[in-house]
Amino acid sequence: MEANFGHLQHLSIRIDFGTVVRKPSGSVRFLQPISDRQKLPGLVSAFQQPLRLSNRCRTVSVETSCYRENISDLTLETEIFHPFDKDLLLKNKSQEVRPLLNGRCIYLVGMMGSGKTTIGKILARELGYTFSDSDTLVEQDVGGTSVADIFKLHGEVFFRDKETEVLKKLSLMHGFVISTGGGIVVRPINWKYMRNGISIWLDVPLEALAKRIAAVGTDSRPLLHHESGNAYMKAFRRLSVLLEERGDAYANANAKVCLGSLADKLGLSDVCNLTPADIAIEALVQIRHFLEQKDDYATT
Ligand SMILES: Nc1ncnc2c1ncn2[C@@H]1O[C@H](COP(=O)(O)OP(=O)(O)O)[C@@H](O)[C@H]1O
Ligand SMILES: O=C(O)C1=C[C@@H](OP(=O)(O)O)[C@@H](O)[C@H](O)C1
Repeated sequence: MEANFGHLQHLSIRIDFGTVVRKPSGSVRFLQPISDRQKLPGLVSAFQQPLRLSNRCRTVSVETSCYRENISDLTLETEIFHPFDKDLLLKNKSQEVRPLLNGRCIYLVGMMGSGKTTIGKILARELGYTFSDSDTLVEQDVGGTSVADIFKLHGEVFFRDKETEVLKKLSLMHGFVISTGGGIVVRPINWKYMRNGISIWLDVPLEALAKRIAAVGTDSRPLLHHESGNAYMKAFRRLSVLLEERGDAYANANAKVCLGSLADKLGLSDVCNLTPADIAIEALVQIRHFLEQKDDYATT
């Protein structure tokens, strides 16, 4: 679709270029009057004036060309990614999000291998939350029996019932980041419990999922056991079927981190180059956007 660019806005902002090693990129977010706050993907090009550095910052003029009517009290907010300041960015983003959460739990949903545990632990650490894993809680409920053995001894329906029981208990908690089992999205009742918190979907391409699972093996994932072929193909085939069966269930989440889009935004050619910190930062950004829109909605 042909972009409809209107008048140019010349804005001055301060960006710390001390550590940026590549052309800054990001997206421009115009804080409109409450009723119309949205992220506006615009053409952002930062012209670094050859100015003297002072306390590691350099004032630049940023030219955006995007069409907006009656831009009034325009506040420019950019998300410039500082490759070496990821820890700082993580801290900044978690400090922004924490008060908005107001103790609500965060539920990570996504296919097996999407990074729910890995990213969940980072989010819990940064937010000062407790990390929990629904699979682990199910195993504890069944006397320490592994998920694989629960499937073998009691069957999947028994496992799903236990999963819902665990989620019901978690829905009464505060201050938890929960890595959920990949199939939790299938039962509508589970969404009822997760609605007490914020759910975020880690949307990872199948190829990357299969690669990750092939690297760690499928022993702990009983739904991937019954396939022939090498580890990658076995995982890829089974994950494809599961994703097909689950259809749009994951899209019920309140927020989403699409690794493909994130890689594009960061100028990376492959999602495998995204670090857990990159993904955790984006998760915090998306959670914040959801909460701000939700609060706007609540106050309009
Ligand atoms: N961003 C990432 N880049 C590379 N490997 C990852 C990334 N996130 C997770 N992994 C790896 O993928 C595998 C599955 O991650 P995990 O967090 O256990 O996923 P889940 O809890 O969704 O099943 C683990 O071996 C983990 O180290
Ligand atoms: O996708 C699924 O149905 C499952 C995913 C697993 O959790 P992970 O997503 O942590 O692998 C575990 O709950 C069980 O093997 C079923």
